[in-house]
Amino acid sequence: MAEPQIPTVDLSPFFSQDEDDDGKKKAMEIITKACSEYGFFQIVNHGVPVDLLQRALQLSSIFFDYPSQERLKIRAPPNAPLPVGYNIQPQQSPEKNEYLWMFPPGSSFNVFPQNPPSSIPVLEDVFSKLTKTAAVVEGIVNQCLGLPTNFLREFNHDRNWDFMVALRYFPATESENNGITQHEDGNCLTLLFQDGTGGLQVRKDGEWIPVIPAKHTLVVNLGDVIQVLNNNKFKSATHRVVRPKERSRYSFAFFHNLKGDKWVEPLPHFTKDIGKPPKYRGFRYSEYQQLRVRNKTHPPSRPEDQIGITHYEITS
Ligand SMILES: O=C(O)CCC(=O)C(=O)O
Ligand SMILES: [Fe+2]
Repeated sequence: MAEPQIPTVDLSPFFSQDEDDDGKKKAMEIITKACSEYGFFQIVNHGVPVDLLQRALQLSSIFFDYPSQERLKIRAPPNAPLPVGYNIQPQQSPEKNEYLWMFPPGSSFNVFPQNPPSSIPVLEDVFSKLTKTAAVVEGIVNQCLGLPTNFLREFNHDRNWDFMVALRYFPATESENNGITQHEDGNCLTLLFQDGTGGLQVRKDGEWIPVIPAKHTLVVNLGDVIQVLNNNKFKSATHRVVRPKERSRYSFAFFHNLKGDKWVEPLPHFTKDIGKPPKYRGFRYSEYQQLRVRNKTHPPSRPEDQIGITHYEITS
């Protein structure tokens, strides 16, 4: 039997000038099924030029090869709300990666590698293009959920809190291969692109399914905010990275996020209006985000002690 694969969706009907209602309908059917079953899908013809994505991966591999004292100079200013700039996982962490974290272009908190000189414009261009694609995907998810037109766009209108992370995973050793421990993303939705190494896996029905790298695709996964709003109709899927041997792996994750002051709770559309009890208590997003950042900056020694969305689950 063929290995299960994450569904792939052609988004060209959403980017083209021509009306293609059939194409849109077909894409939305695949996305609705993928979001209910996997919480993950891949998109092609997504509006971000493939050579730009490749260029960003190339630049990040150059940057992560800088001598470590150079990399360590790229640190967040003390008042930054998140650890932007370069970070490496603490020695005791089960996660074996290093990363460069950035806010939207123009943010005063951003700190970038100065070399190669094209790094800043390329990273900013990738950020801007992924921001646009994420808005299109959010609009599609909004429709797939049957929410009023533009509901998610209006709920999540402030783009200043999005962030992007360039990651490098070290090659696996004989004794361990964890890259990122299994987790769900805490935000609204994530767009991801990866080099050809492989290692990203999604949990479905108790099995780990590999997300096979493909140059033209962006991987999309929904985060906890969407899962809470729709009371578990669409999933925030569990995923992890297993490091391959002998080579580093490079990827970029773009987090379409939410402003910290937003209150997040299951919407009446998925609870009261259809006679279903809420599965989560409401929370201020900033509180959850702080708990999540602590997972990263002060990882607990037992991965199961990481804070996730079950923290707010109503268990009766
Ligand atoms: O690097 C990847 O493929 C996954 C990254 C990820 O899951 C994350 O940063 O939340
Ligand atoms: Fe993730």
